[in-house]
Amino acid sequence: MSSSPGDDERPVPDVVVQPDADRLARVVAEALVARLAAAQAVHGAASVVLTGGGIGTAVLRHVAELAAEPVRERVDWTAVDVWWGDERFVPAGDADRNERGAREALLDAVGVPAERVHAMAASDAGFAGPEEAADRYAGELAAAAGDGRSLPRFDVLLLGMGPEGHVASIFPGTPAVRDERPVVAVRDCPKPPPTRISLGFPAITSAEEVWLLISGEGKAEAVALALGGAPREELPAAGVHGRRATRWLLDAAAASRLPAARG
Ligand SMILES: O=C(O)[C@H](O)[C@@H](O)[C@H](O)[C@H](O)COP(=O)(O)O
Repeated sequence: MSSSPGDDERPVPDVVVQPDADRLARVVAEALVARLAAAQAVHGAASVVLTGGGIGTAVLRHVAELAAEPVRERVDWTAVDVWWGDERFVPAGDADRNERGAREALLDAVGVPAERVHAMAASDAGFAGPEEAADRYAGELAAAAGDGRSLPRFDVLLLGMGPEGHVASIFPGTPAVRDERPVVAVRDCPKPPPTRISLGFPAITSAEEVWLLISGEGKAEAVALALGGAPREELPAAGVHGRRATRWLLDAAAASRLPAARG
């Protein structure tokens, strides 16, 4: 990974490769349950930042399955705060909302209390625009953090990655890659829908653990470039890390262009 001023403390990324996307989603679901249960054992509550995308949503479906069976680690879903890494600024209930996918895949089934589900605002929620909605989300994060801090503890922050290396709604070469606010409004997004809200780098890298969930040959080049130290302006995934751990959770196709030692 590249290092830049202030980045010296970033943990060495951990690269885990599973044979295929389904196995990857199952293994990540088991790891997520274990991590949230461990966080609850220490802190009494846990927090997770969700992502949209195919793998991210498949993980949530597997977590819902695990919640329905007796497993070693149990998560008390009434004591989990749920945040989002990004959201499409479209009306509530729109099929494009990451919130909707997460509710259908997991949240409705396990019964996370409404006050712990911190969805980013929908476009019909009464805000003047995504800028105002982003500021509101920053305010919600600060309120949860307390003590004058701007961000609460995130135990695990999940991210998908696009084939060009975008994470959350931080796309290569866009203003969001240089924005140092915890939450940013995104307009003219290269991938539709064009208007979004996203956590910025300072919020993402504040997480205890950042897990990148990546499958498919189409992501292989970006994975290799990011782990090879590409600049974050060109490949935003290269700029993300957790405080304590950064896990690149890949299927074999996504890992196919990494040097052999990593695979
Ligand atoms: O920005 C979006 O519109 C996408 O939803 C995106 O952020 C997605 O999470 C990644 O592209 C990974 O998606 P997959 O897991 O489906 O590959």
